[in-house]
Amino acid sequence: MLPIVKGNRIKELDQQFAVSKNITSVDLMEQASDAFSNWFCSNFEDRSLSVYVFCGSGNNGGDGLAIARLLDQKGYSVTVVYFEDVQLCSEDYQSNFNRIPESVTLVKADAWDGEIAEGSIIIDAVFGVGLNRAIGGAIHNIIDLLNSSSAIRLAVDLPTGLPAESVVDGLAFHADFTLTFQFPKLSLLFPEHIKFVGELHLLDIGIDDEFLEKFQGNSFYIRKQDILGRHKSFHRFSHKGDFGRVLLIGGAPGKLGAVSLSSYAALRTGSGLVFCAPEFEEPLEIQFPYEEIMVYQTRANADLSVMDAIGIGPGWGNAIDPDYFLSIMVRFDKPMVIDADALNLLAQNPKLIKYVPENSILTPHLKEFERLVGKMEDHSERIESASLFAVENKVILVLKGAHTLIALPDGRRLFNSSGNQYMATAGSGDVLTGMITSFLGQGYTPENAAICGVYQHGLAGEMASVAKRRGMIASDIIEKIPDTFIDLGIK
Ligand SMILES: NC(=O)C1=CN([C@@H]2O[C@H](COP(=O)(O)OP(=O)(O)OC[C@H]3O[C@@H](n4cnc5c(N)ncnc54)[C@H](O)[C@@H]3O)[C@@H](O)[C@H]2O)[C@@H](O)CC1
Ligand SMILES: [K+]
Repeated sequence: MLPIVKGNRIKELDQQFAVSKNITSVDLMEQASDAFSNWFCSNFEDRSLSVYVFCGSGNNGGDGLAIARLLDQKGYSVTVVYFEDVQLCSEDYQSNFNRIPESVTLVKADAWDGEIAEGSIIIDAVFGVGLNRAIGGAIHNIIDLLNSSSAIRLAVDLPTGLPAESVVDGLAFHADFTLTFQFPKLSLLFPEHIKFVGELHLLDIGIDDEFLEKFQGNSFYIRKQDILGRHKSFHRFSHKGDFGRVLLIGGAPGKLGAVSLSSYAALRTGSGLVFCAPEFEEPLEIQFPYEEIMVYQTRANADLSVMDAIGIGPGWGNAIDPDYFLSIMVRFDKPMVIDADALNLLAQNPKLIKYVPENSILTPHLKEFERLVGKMEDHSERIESASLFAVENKVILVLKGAHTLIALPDGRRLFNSSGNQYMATAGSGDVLTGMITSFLGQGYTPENAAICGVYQHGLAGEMASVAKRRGMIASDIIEKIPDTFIDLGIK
């Protein structure tokens, strides 16, 4: 998995990497700027475009100067607006300042007329990971102006104003696209920052994963290549028992949809047998929209040990006796998936938490999580608190949202890269519960079940949204689950 290196270690990482490859830091800056300009050329093919590059005094500004030179070479008409006298800037900035060709218009910010031609592109290379205070003065005024411009806005590494690990305080650049080097900086994944980050792209600047691992902390980014190796493969003599027998507990009168979606998602994720236990007087009379789903009774002394996995909570309602929930956890006594109304029961009865089987997977959205642990200031606090919860209670906490966080009991924090805004639709979370329960029932470790479930749920959403966009609904996501296996090369 890709390490998310902390901002304050990046300078040291760059230096050590350059030494290990026998290159200079300005060579590494060139590699980064080259990756940026290549991305730029393949996404904005029209060479008659005007490009404005705004450069701060550090190495982010140095990147900007190198990018300006490279884009000028490719035929765009480039203007650089810079803020600081060159002798006050970083060494690599100075090298690149001296290499700016005459064909680039160079103008100091205090002499700039503030005009940006219609249809231009703005590149923000004011500050990156070196930001150490809120934006003020002339830079504040210019960022404000850029944010109100109708031009397309791109940020180099980080939108100016975003600290690498915490939530923005004051003004920041509003990018339509953020092109970050090698790995995402943590704050690019915060929901509060979506409006500043826009579309996030990682640019490979040649630093290999093995080298990055020397600088790894506890945060990682889940990419496509991390998924295949976590899957089990089945052979042609496998029978439905090998694919697991799972039970989804949930659904109450008038609320059968959620648990039906979870059950159907489990079937599409590969479960051999899917049972559902709805909270009805006469559950056996329930007709599910999918006839492959079988009804199970969990009341009294029903044998839960025959199940390979249980997912509990979707549409369960708010009239469940906490002792009944307790009896299910105690009787099953293996990792289970806990969602929705089952999470609310835990929030209302905190004494139950210690009975949650070790390594269970809890899947709250932000509100459910706050019900569980209390109100939080921002996402940075939420991440810490989710991780603490996972470690203290020896569970996996999946905090759903853009870049869903998987907090593991050993303290690692994994951030998802798949999915998009169209997945914010009713029932999307119920689908995830079914998918994770299904993998758990197929014999995956809880960690792998959570990772594969979260990643493929996002991928299925991306695939479904190609044709459906904002019209996508939860069952469209389910229909695309099989395609995610094909896309990832999973048998
Ligand atoms: N592997 C990588 O990540 C690479 C990083 N490079 C670039 O280097 C950047 C980091 O460079 P630096 O460490 O020089 O940091 P920055 O360029 O982000 O900014 C540092 C400078 O800005 C000043 N500053 C910070 N906040 C300010 C504020 N609010 N108002 C006024 N001045 C402020 C600092 O005192 C310092 O002089 C990265 O973001 C990236 O763009 C690339 O050049 C090469 C590879
Ligand atoms: K920037």
